[in-house]
Amino acid sequence: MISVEEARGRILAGLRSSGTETVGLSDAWNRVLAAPVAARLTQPPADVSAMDGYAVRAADATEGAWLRVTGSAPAGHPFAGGVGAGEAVRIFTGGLVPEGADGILLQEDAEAAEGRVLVRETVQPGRWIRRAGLDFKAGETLVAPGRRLTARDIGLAAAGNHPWLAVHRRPRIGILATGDEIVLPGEPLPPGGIVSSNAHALAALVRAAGAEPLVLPIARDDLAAIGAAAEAARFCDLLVTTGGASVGEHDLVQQALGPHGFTLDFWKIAMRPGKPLIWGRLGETPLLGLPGNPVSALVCGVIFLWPALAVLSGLPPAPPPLRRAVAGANLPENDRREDYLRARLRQEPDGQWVATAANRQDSSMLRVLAENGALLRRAPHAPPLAAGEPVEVVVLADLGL
Ligand SMILES: Nc1nc2c(c(=O)[nH]1)N[C@H]1C(S)=C(S)[C@@H](COP(=O)(O)OP(=O)(O)OC[C@H]3O[C@@H](n4cnc5c(N)ncnc54)[C@H](O)[C@@H]3O)O[C@H]1N2
Ligand code: MOO
Repeated sequence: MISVEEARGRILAGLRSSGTETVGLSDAWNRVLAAPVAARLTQPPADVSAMDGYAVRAADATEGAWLRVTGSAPAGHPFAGGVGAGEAVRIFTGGLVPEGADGILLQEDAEAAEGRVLVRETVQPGRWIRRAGLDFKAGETLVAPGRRLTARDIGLAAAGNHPWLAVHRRPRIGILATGDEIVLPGEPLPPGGIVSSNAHALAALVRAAGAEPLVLPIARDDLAAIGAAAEAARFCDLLVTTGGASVGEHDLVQQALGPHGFTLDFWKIAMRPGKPLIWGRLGETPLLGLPGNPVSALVCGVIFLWPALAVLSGLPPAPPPLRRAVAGANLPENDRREDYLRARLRQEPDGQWVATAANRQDSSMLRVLAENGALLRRAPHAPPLAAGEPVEVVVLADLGL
């Protein structure tokens, strides 16, 4: 059995971005940028006023002085002339500061009369003027590639005059649930049957990671059915299977896929839940075989599939983020498998996060997983740990899960 870290390293090393495409700004949110976005203009393009008021020469605009108002400069309508000695030009937020002016007299600090304005508060030179290029200059890089685009990035790219952006393609992930006993939610159940929750939970995880799930029809526990279903997945950037990963004679995934060009990289890892993880390639298509137990499938989804989706999406390889907390209760010594305990997270008044592992950790218990928002990591062979000692947790909400 290999370690979690080695398994993740081997998985991520075998993946690359699914390619790039060009999308309009309205489709760019949450996509990973594939090429730098450089400003196509300078912002602001010239000196502009930050306030409504009067563009003036600061030297003239002292308290008690009267200035002659010679024109107006609303945003988008520059004043053709300049501001001479003893003059003022009415200006509005975003309006271009006319030649000769070096300060803005705020409307609130002025008293307008017919063709004139009285200065009630002395104007400081440069005050309330946004200099040309204050935000950015033409040619500067606004957004660097390899970044998942936020609403802020999209606003910035738009301001830089980019209607289109080059982004990484959304990876398409085939999800294949296997097993004679499983049926789709809502279908009649055979005796001993179980509703397939894995494909749906994994599809939601795939979506949360910004990729596109393709849920394939359930494959029965027979070689031909699994093989045929896998053939349908050749168009995917990654095929995820659940179930049939273990050692029972009905656990057929590897056996069924062999004749379809499956080559194994590794099988079985030192992790709980999730021991019988499979990683290999079905022809060109990478294949991640997750265990059938619902909690194992989803926890392995967090620890391996999540980072794999990031790499396929054009992000750098990285483990899921771990946060620091303290244990809410004593924990026993761990064995050789890295453990991910379902744990409840709460915050103390002083801000400290406390993670308390659930009493029941059976890998079939979806409700325990749904009710506990964190996975508490226990390193292989970790010694017993007392309540209050530091622990590391994956906070599922951090991943949108
Ligand atoms: N003798 C051994 N038995 C088992 C071992 C072992 O090492 N030696 N490993 C155990 C571990 S750990 C796990 S995890 C499971 C995983 O086995 P499989 O991946 O082969 O999963 P199945 O046997 O197909 O199913 C296990 C369990 O999960 C249910 N299941 C399957 N698919 C779904 C689905 N889509 N939605 C919901 N539930 C599903 C299935 O009905 C079974 O109850 O093996 C242990 N055994
Ligand atoms: O690893 Mo299994 O996933 O313990 O139930």
